[in-house]
Amino acid sequence: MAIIPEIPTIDLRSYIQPDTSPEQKAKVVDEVKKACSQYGFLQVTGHGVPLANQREVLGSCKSLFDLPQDRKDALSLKNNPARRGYERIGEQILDAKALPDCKEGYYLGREVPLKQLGFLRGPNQWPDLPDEEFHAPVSKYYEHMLRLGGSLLEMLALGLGHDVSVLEAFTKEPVVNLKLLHYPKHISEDPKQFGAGAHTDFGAITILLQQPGKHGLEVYHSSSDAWLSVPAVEDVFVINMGDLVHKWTDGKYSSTVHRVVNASGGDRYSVPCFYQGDLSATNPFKPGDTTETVEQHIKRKFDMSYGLSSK
Ligand SMILES: O=C(O)CCC(=O)C(=O)O
Ligand SMILES: [Fe+2]
Repeated sequence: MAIIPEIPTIDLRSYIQPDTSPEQKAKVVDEVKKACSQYGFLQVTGHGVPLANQREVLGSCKSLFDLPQDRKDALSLKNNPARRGYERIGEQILDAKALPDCKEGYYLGREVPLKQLGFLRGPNQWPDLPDEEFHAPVSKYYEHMLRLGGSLLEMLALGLGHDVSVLEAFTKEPVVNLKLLHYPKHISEDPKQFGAGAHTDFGAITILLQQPGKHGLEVYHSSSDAWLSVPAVEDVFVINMGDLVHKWTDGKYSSTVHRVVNASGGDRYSVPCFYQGDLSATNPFKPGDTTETVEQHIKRKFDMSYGLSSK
């Protein structure tokens, strides 16, 4: 009988905590390296993000998406040059061969003043919700993502045989975006309807928080030609490589195709964090490779999926 492969689960504690030996750290780096090259995906525990904050942020998703449609539309990302804000159900098409995604979303990133406005840089469009229900927990969570993203990038660099200093330019002023997501109950019988159509992520790495028990994420495993379900387990983050890392490592760490079919029988919330990196940086793993900046790469991919002009 064929063995169904599984996305590996790795305990990061020994890498993240200061009081562990170089050997223990190297072991984690090696496990991460293997998962990245075999699957482009991994699940992690021992990440240091407090469970209470994860729960709060999933609560913030509910508060936001429960708002009346006109209040959500007032925050539309289409009116925001930094592409922060709200995306309606059906507004994003992640897989051009499928129907528009059955999800609504909301992007936020580092708060940048209007006078420094640029692609993916600018002020957020905060919803009018009590601070403790939205702004405070989401901002705290954002800081945890910055830290965890930084540690994961270090592990990738070390696994590729580099010193962590190669990441200096890439992590200098990184664009890191959170996306709060809501998948309504899946009712369509059309096989072309997904919560999120099959796609790869645009940036460097993605850190995904799934609402516990609300399964739906599927990862394409090419060597067995199968979709692997990644369960939504409390306190376990799913990490995946994006197109930038794929390109920069010549596919050694693959940006693997994945999709969402909301299998929960009800609403499902999730929060991916897209670590895109410093927009002016080029390949940190090959200093001579200056073919495309992070900004050129992300803009092309992002605008394409929303049918926006990429000038
Ligand atoms: O909601 C999920 O579980 C995954 C979402 C995703 O893949 C994405 O937004 O890129
Ligand atoms: Fe994705």
